[in-house]
Amino acid sequence: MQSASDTATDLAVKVEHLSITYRTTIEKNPTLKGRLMRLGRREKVVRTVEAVKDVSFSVNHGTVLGVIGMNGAGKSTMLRAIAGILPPTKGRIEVHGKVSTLLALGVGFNGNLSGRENVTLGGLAQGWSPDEIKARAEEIIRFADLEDDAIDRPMKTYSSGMYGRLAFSVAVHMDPDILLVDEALSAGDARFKKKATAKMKQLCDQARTIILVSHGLQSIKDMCNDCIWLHKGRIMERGQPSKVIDDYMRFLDVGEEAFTLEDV
Ligand SMILES: Nc1ncnc2c1ncn2[C@@H]1O[C@H](COP(=O)(O)OP(=O)(O)OP(=O)(O)O)[C@@H](O)[C@H]1O
Repeated sequence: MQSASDTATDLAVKVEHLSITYRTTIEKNPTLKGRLMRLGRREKVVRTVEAVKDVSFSVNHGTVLGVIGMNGAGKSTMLRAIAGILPPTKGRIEVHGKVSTLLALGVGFNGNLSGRENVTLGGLAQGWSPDEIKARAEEIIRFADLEDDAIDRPMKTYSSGMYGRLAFSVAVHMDPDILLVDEALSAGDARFKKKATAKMKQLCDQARTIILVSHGLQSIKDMCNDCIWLHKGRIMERGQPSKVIDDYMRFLDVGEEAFTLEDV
């Protein structure tokens, strides 16, 4: 999907032969009987999962790339690797620009601190000056539009929607060149989703790059100008969102065996 006009300066993200394997140690026979029979010794086996297999693609600035695929396809794993949270087992990732992430898991908020305190900490981590923090925190808080005095309550008292709204607001106000979003809008209500979509459109009008992992196929159609369908860790198809989504839905309807990629 690289066009002839691609230049190094256009390039936002380049993923080359990326593979990610998880290794987890599990107990061989976790039942009480099994354990007693081995007199308390716990035999461990190592289970490996190849979550992403030899994936290569690149994305230019100004692209809104949707990533779709079934549960367990490797979408979140790939996004976490691009965010620099997971090291590649094989391959390499180039990222050109300032990245801001909005991930379903592992958003760096401290539940014992209030929303306002978390926003301030986020600003400090970004290296903002106290004046900048003051001005931007107001903007972030206004955008999140939490009820009443919620912003001054510990975040552990937030509903998942409130948490998601503040996380989204922080991520988009970090002035990212590249915004990585993983299902983060699923918790927000319809009104906030509309506002968040408008904000993401605004970022992409400023030639920022967005990679959006979602099961919300309509949102991908509405927002993205490029799409990757991952299946069992591999890229099944890449191209126009409407075409990729149609093929993916056909695949879901007919099942893996009956599906042919001839016309993909
Ligand atoms: N921390 C982990 N340790 C071991 N295996 C993992 C871990 N995280 C994910 N996996 C496995 O890697 C594979 C890909 O998972 P991943 O979360 O990337 O899929 P996904 O496409 O984002 O799925 P979903 O749509 O359900 O969010 C799955 O088989 C999953 O069980």
